[in-house]
Amino acid sequence: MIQVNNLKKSFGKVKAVDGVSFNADDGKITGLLGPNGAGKSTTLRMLYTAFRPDSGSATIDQFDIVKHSVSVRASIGVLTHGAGVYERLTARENIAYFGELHGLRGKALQARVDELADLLDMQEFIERRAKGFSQGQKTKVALARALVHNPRNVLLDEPTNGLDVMATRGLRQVIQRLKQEGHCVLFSSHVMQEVAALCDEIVIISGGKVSASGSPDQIRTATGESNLEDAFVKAIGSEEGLV
Ligand SMILES: Nc1ncnc2c1ncn2[C@@H]1O[C@H](COP(=O)(O)OP(=O)(O)OP(=O)(O)O)[C@@H](O)[C@H]1O
Repeated sequence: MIQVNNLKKSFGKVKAVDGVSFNADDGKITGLLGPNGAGKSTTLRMLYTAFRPDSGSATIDQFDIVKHSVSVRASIGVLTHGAGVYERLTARENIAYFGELHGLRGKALQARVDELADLLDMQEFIERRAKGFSQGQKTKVALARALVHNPRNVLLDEPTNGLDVMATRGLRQVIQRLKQEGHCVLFSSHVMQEVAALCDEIVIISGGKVSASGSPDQIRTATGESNLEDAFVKAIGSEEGLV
């Protein structure tokens, strides 16, 4: 479970995140939705302890992201924005390496890699070196790496970037399965349809602030729009993010 309370982060004069608060519960999919530059990645980066907030606080499974950063890192799996993979290693080695960092070994580790390869449809390239992988193949490796230790909380920054239709469907199934298993899933996207198709809760971010949040129904009611697309446009004040 993730609880975020009035987080702020500036870069010079740019207020990237300007007082963001929300909760992301276990067994639910929460989407951070907003246009380019809204502050989604910066929010996620603070949650996965890459950036220290200027002020405000957040906890993941009751662990404070600043005071208990080691425990936070152990309880999350992260797909970072434009995640890189080690090009000299095969897909399997990339995933197994992260598994080892999380204490997995031997047959249990290889079985977990095989399970993820099945889930994400990676059999065709699992034994290939990552050099030359397509963006979608890299994303799948990075996603499998994020999930290898079966983390309770899963943070995904623009996970469908570079994925084709089939891979996007596969990713949605993975996310739904994580939800059914009781994980807390938080992902960012600038595509409203993607968030609407998957999320129980939506946090709309614009200019570093939360402009609306709640279930799709609650957001429709709060904005006075019957259609989620219109509600989103109203909340962020532009048509960015609609496809
Ligand atoms: N390391 C940094 N140094 C300077 N400015 C930054 C840095 N990281 C983010 N910013 C700025 O903070 C603002 C929010 O950026 P952020 O990456 O959080 O947005 P985003 O919602 O994830 O956007 P996108 O959908 O384009 O990835 C932007 O104006 C961005 O230029």
